[in-house]
Amino acid sequence: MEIFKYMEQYDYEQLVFCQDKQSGLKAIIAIHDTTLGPALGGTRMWTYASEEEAIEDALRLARGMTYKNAAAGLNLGGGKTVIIGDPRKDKSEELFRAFGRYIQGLNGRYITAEDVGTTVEDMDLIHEETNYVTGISPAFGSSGNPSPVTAYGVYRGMKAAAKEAFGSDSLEGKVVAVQGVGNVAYSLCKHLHEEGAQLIVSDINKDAVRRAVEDFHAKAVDPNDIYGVECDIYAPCALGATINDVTIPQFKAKVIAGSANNQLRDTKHGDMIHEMGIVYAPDYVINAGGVINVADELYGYNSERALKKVEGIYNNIARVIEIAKRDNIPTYKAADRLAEERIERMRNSRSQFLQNGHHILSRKS
Ligand SMILES: NC(=O)c1ccc[n+]([C@@H]2O[C@H](COP(=O)([O-])OP(=O)(O)OC[C@H]3O[C@@H](n4cnc5c(N)ncnc54)[C@H](O)[C@@H]3O)[C@@H](O)[C@H]2O)c1
Ligand SMILES: CC(C)C[C@H](N)C(=O)O
Repeated sequence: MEIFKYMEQYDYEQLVFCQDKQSGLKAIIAIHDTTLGPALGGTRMWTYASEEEAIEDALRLARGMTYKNAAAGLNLGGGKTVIIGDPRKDKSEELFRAFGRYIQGLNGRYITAEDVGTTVEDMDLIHEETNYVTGISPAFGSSGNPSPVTAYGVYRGMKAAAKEAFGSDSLEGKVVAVQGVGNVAYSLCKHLHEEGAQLIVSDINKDAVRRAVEDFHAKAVDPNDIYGVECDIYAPCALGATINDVTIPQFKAKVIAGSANNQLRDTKHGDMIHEMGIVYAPDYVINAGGVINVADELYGYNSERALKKVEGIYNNIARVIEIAKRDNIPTYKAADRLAEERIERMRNSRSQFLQNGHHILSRKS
């Protein structure tokens, strides 16, 4: 991989390699764009097959956070970390504290939080070394686990997409096929069940499936069968790239709305589902609830204020659909336009000043 060439292509600002022999830490912090503010994005811990795969994941996810934060109206740029390791075996206090010191060394250019493979407890350890971490325990006056809030945002965004597809935002009686019933999707299923939706679920983890079947009367299907089930809405809530050449011909759903990051394998797949008339709620717009929630900590966390902002994901998805219809483009392009235009507006309006003079954390009461 030609790292500088890749960084130049998507205009990345910085890539930081962190190595600590004592704790075994091997981490990569990618900072994509800080036009809107410090880069906020989670830390993923994963067993990558190669260092190149880890670098690519960090870069790709960091850029996604730039778009997510911009489209959500946050004054934050985009970044992400990957820690190379098995979250079931390789975690330790030393490792997360060493990582915390690296974050501190960036002096606020990057702020972290949870992502796949990391938890509130891990954030608390990082917090021992730096204040540039969010999603820490409510005991510190913070917001804790972002997953239920992400789920609430996905639920709100799904309703907005349903309004476009079915003429009503009620999900009562709608059949929703949920792929992956982990942290976010379990809470999403709860909202859907309470509204009277019928659930079809799949997960490679049998216990997760059993819990959804028992708690929400969901019907379980084999992981490979979820794409082709008869349903109104497909909710991808596991890993990315599940909208691809193989799955698209199987889709029966009229709406795609789920929490997974990077749902389209390639942009051409966004074009394909658009041509099929499927209403696609762009991933980084609908799944912004978690980051909106943790970002509120930077102002002194207030859950009521944060939830109100997360509720706004309904309007954000409606706005993206409106732009898509107005400009006759797929929704994924409309979302990119929304994010890029905001970043450009801010870049231009700031260019007259050397810097805006204060860090976002200074507003914390
Ligand atoms: N947690 C958040 O606040 C948040 C915020 C934004 C985006 N996301 C994204 O949402 C997705 C889910 O996040 P999470 O925190 O719930 O993760 P999680 O690990 O708790 O849940 C993911 C679930 O998907 C299952 N899974 C994996 N591969 C599968 C497959 N092929 N078929 C079916 N199930 C499969 C796993 O067994 C697991 O139960 C991820 O893509 C994550 O990046 C999460
Ligand atoms: C900051 C975190 C809550 C970010 C979350 N992992 C996401 O992908 O949006």
